[in-house]
Amino acid sequence: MDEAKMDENEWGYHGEGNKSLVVAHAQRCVVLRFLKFPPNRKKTSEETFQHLQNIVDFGKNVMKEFLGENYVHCGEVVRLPLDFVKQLCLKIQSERPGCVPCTNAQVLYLFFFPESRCDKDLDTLSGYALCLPNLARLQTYCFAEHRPILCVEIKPKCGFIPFSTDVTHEMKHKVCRYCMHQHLKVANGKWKQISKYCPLDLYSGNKQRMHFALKSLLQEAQNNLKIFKNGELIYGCRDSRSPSADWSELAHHLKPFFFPSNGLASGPHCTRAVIRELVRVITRVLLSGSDKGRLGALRLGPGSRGPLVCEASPFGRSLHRQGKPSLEHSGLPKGCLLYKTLQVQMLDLLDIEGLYPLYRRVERYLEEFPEERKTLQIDGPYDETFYQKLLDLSTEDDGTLAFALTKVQQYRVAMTAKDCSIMIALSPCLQDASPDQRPIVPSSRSRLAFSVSVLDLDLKPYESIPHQYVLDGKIVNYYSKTVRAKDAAMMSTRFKESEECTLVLHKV
Ligand SMILES: O=P(O)(O)O[C@@H]1[C@@H](OP(=O)(O)O)[C@H](OP(=O)(O)O)[C@H](O)[C@H](OP(=O)(O)O)[C@H]1OP(=O)(O)O
Ligand SMILES: Nc1ncnc2c1ncn2[C@@H]1O[C@H](COP(=O)(O)OP(=O)(O)OP(=O)(O)O)[C@@H](O)[C@H]1O
Repeated sequence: MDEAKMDENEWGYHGEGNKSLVVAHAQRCVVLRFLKFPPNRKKTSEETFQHLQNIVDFGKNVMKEFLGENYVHCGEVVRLPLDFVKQLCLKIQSERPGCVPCTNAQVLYLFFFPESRCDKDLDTLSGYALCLPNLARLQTYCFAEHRPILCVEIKPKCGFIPFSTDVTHEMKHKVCRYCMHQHLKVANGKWKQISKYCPLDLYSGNKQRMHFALKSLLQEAQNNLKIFKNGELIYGCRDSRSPSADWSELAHHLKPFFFPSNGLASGPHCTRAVIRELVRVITRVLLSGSDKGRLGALRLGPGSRGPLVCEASPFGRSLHRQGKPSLEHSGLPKGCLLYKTLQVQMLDLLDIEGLYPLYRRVERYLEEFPEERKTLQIDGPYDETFYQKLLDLSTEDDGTLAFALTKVQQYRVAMTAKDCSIMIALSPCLQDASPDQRPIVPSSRSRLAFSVSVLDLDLKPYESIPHQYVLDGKIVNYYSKTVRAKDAAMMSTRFKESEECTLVLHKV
């Protein structure tokens, strides 16, 4: 990329999260990722550069090691002309969904007010951004130019139920955090309705359960599923006001990839057949992979797993009703990205309840010796030394600062893996085309070349731990309250019914 010849008209808004905003190049398969900060926490250029460099280093030295070379794209920090950044910001402002702009050119900051992102400013002051491959498009240019490209982005969230003995709420041993959190999110108005998706179904490795999980995501995408066609978002929920899922429109987009094998070209049967095919292909892709990471070093023992089925998942509940509570666990193939991601998530060995007192121990030490923050590598550098310390899986607390620090850093890495997204890019290849290095998945219409990548691998900040602790309590308490209220309502209905019954008997 020639930084000196940047033209804002060649870039378009692509997407954003809580911490960053991404623009994509119209022709080339690259994106620029800019940081966003709360208004009261503006950083200097040097700090922004360091923040971005830390993201790159963490990807290279830690996540690549754990997840494997092929899945992780670290990108590089680039310095852009400030004028380009300013113009780009003005341009994309109108392309951002649901944003009311409020510009103040004097301070070179743009304030956006998207529904749930209104507390963040886009960094236009430093001129630094991350340049990454556009994962919504395959990275082979011959495909990118001539063939339609479909990209499915999944944010799977935490795929296990805590196994730590430090957990005090019984509910946390039965229901996964995602399913519990759903109730709080709906109550807070973040989403309209509770999703049937449960991460434990997706991570089960059991095809039936994975199909159910993916269909549930398609019904209620929230921020866990997005679908792009040729780099454009065609399916996904932006906020609680987004219209509900339109499967027939989605099926229309998908037909070039998955023509229904039943021969129907339109109508609800065709829609269902196309969606089924999408789900089948995505499951196959998710179970594929032979990329070797250094996860061997991380393998957790058989005792370090909680229940394999979440009691709140409709799939789990139906198994329970059928008297098959402990479904045969097919497990994930060890080379696939879901397996590797789950292993990293399980670096959260103690759960936030066990971790929080250790965080407090580190905090007390830092209060006494603030200058030690650097030596402890709280804010980096995320180098080989940092990585090596993560491999110590002991849970015996010897009361030392070193033990507490290792668990804190492992927890931050685990939280990162619990919040990352998986990008699957698919593109049809000709029957006679000699396959390049890319793996192929057969579909009803043609063979599809695919790539799987992981994104949003920014290490979660040390400072977020108290927030996690408080949030955990809120999620569990709210869920327990809701479940108790439901049980009480059911009991009272039954009680009423039995009262009525008694009255009838009296009359007789
Ligand atoms: O705590 P959670 O599980 O709600 O996760 C947050 C995400 O909410 P979600 O539950 O996926 O809707 C949240 O997603 P949204 O921005 O709400 O789409 C962020 O990813 C947040 O991470 P960060 O603070 O931006 O680094 C996430 O916070 P972390 O907990 O990962 O720090
Ligand atoms: N390399 C990439 N290629 C294509 N699209 C990308 C890439 N990186 C990010 N995106 C898109 O931009 C969106 C926002 O990026 P990202 O998830 O990194 O933001 P974030 O602010 O860190 O998210 P969060 O709210 O989870 O903290 C993603 O959901 C994805 O759709």
